[in-house]
Amino acid sequence: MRRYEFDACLPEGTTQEQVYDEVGDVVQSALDGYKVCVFAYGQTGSGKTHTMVGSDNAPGLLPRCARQMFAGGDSKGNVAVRCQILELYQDNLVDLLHSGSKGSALTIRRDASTGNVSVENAETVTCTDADALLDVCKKAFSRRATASTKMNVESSRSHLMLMFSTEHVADNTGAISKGKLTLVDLAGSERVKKSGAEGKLLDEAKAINQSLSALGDVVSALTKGEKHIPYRNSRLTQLMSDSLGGQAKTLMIVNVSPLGEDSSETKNSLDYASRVKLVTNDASKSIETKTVLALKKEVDELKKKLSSK
Ligand SMILES: Nc1ncnc2c1ncn2[C@@H]1O[C@H](COP(=O)(O)OP(=O)(O)OP(=O)(O)O)[C@@H](O)[C@H]1O
Repeated sequence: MRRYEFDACLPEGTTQEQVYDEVGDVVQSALDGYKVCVFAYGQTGSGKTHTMVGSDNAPGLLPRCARQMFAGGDSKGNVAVRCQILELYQDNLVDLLHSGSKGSALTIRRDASTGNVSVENAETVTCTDADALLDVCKKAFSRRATASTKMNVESSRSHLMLMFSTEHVADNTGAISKGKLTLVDLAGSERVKKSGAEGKLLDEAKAINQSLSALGDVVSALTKGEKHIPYRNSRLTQLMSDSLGGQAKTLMIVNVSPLGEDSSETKNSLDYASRVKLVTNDASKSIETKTVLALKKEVDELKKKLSSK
């Protein structure tokens, strides 16, 4: 018998609403200017997509977070959300919001002022209400199916990244909080030996294991307080680099199977989660008050004047 300690344990029969009750505070944090990430980890079929996205009958975290983002939470004001939705298959990025033929190369960049990671040349759609945002996600998911068919891949073999950069202007003060909510549905974590994968399936499994072990290495370096954190070892960790360690709030959901025959996968997932739990972040938020905004404007004008001389 092994004991694990986590912040919450949601047993069989937990409703989608109860899951959101545990997790939903992340939305307010993003609106307050924090970088927040929720990611689901676990073996294939354990319910990651059900938890993160859900269905029309049982909406998961995505639709609930989307509604809450525009409901304003405790702090009323105007909210705009810039969305990028990507799939990572064998360390290749696929832009799920780009409907045309192949565009310019997708490059992962970190914004120097906000620290936000985004993907250069990926389609970015700005939404100002929940229905628009959920429509965008729906389109992305239908493209995921098409892209998957073209690449001859099942969606469960790829990581799904939903990146929402939030800009919240508070009604009373006019202060602008720039946050980010990232939802990640990771590819299934099952072991190659057990699934007996060969050929393309083996390549896929290797790529998944590589990216998940790169994620584990980043977590391990963070927990040991190492100077060098190997974010650049995989695109997955590059994309999640603004959410792991540093100033972000990160929430991991581990989906596990109750079946006895899956016990070794369950143990692996729980061991992995125990390592992740050791990471301590030092969350900080990004708010630009009216004064800061006015000063920034003044600096920009002075810079312009200087360069025109
Ligand atoms: N708590 C639950 N209640 C009802 N149905 C569930 C629940 N969890 C998962 N399911 C169902 O089980 C099936 C597998 O779940 P899901 O696709 O979410 O797994 P997954 O972990 O995302 O798998 P993969 O890694 O292959 O993408 C789906 O049909 C899903 O609707």
